[in-house]
Amino acid sequence: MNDMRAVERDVDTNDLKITARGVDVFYGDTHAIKDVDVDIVDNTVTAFIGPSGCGKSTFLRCLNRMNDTIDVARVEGSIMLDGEDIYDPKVDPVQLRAKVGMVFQKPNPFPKSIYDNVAYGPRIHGLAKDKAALDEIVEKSLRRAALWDEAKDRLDQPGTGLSGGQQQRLCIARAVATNPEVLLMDEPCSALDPIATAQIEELIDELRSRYSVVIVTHSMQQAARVSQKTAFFHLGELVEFGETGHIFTNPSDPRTESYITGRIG
Ligand SMILES: Nc1ncnc2c1ncn2[C@@H]1O[C@H](COP(=O)(O)OP(=O)(O)OP(=O)(O)O)[C@@H](O)[C@H]1O
Repeated sequence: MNDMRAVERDVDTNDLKITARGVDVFYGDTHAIKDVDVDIVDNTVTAFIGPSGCGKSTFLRCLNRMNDTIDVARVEGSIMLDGEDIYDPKVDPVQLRAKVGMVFQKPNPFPKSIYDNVAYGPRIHGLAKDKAALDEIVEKSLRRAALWDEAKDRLDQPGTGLSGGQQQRLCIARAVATNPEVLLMDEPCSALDPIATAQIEELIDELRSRYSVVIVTHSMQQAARVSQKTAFFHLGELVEFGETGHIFTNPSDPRTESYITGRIG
């Protein structure tokens, strides 16, 4: 494994948030992830890059047990969040997903008001003792997602009535409303125009002051712009993992170099 040390430029802390060791994922007979080790550092944006079908989304979904929802998927190996095994049978996946939130490719607000989209998680997890406390969480979450100014006068209107970029920020607000430790983002800008993409990228940079962010992206420019650490996957293997500047300017593995120079992918 290349450079697993978390002592890189632009990384504010060396605190490990997630430690994955020897992770394999199978979909029936398909071996989608092969013996992957990764350390995800706190307050850092980690980008997963690689050609289509290399396993980026599969590995991302391991980090909050979203693969549990796929019947044929089987995950082996160890994934620890703050030193606790997230695959321990005692762990409730619903609680885990409040701590490890997820934002998907296509903005997917619930068919509810903007307020209720953000209040949903805090309500089911009992995070607010009364309406005033819930109002406060909703406002704080919308502010953290850089949506408050645009949404504050229409909180009772449907989330689905927002623009695509606003909907994606609403989904980010919904994810941060449960006080997560980690935010997983699976190609969060792929359905957005360049302006909305730039807003989300700026937001990702702000979010890393509070959360550990892991983003799957097809855009190497985006990975270079938003991340401090980059993991390059190829055919289910983690080929190279290290400081983003290093991966893009001086990759150690010829497969990484071929991908970033456009020869594979
Ligand atoms: N639900 C599923 N059932 C069966 N096989 C799956 C499933 N999801 C993914 N796979 C297979 O697992 C492998 C990895 O897929 P995955 O979607 O993780 O790759 P990816 O790198 O995220 O691809 P892309 O960039 O195209 O989204 C592929 O061979 C894919 O066909």
